[in-house]
Amino acid sequence: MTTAGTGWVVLGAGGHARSVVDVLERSGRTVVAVSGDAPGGEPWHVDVLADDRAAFELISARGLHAVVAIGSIAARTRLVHELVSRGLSAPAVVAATATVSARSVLGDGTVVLEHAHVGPASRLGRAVVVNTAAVVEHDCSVGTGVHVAPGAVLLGGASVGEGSLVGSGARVLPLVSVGAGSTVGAGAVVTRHVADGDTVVGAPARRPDHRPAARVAPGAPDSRPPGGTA
Ligand SMILES: CC(=O)SCCNC(=O)CCNC(=O)[C@H](O)C(C)(C)COP(=O)(O)OP(=O)(O)OC[C@H]1O[C@@H](n2cnc3c(N)ncnc32)[C@H](O)[C@@H]1OP(=O)(O)O
Repeated sequence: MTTAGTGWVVLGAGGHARSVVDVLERSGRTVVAVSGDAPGGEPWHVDVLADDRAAFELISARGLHAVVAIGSIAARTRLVHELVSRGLSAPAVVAATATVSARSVLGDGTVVLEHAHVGPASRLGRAVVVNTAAVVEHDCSVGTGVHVAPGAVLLGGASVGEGSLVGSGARVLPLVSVGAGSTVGAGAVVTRHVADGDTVVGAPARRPDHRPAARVAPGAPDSRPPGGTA
């Protein structure tokens, strides 16, 4: 994490970007610009750069910090990797109201939004989103790009593989693992292992009726349906 008062560029200009800009400003940081297509609605109060290239140029030229605030797991992960590989600053961002254990590890480009919690001995990879009021309990493992949606809970020792979505309000029970590129539906209660690329819903969580077993290879996480956006 960095000192408040240093300028930030937010890559993304959609709904998730609005939440992340709010997090930065509420914790005293200055947002210089957002980038990308801004959907309709409330106009931005900061500069809107045309695209990611313009954002990279501004970040490099002025030595600013960057945060990627794009709902698409694949796009978010790719941009965080690119920022880091170019040696640009993309530290984890933690909201003022979030609680994050000093004995947890957050990867570059990970964001922890308002009222969320990350417990001790948990390890979160790059480009993870712990969304509003979500909980990652102690001893969890959370892979690169994972989105723990608002109000979702990973209980002690749970793990979620790279590129997965844990939908809003879902619970993953202690020590249970969710594979890579998987989707846990909103409100699900995951009681046993979820295979890579699978989708599960309900309590206890099961594959939706009539849906075949996953054929999605891990590493292709964005082949999932809408709902993974933040
Ligand atoms: C700030 C933010 O807003 S972050 C947003 C984070 N996003 C979320 O939390 C959304 C998570 N997404 C979901 O829960 C989605 O419903 C998904 C991904 C599980 C399923 O989406 P789709 O693949 O489009 O499935 P679809 O809507 O066709 O439903 C398939 C079946 O599953 C059922 N189903 C879908 N979602 C759920 C759910 N969460 N719980 C229980 N049943 C569900 C449907 O009713 C349907 O059943 P039917 O075949 O008997 O009619």
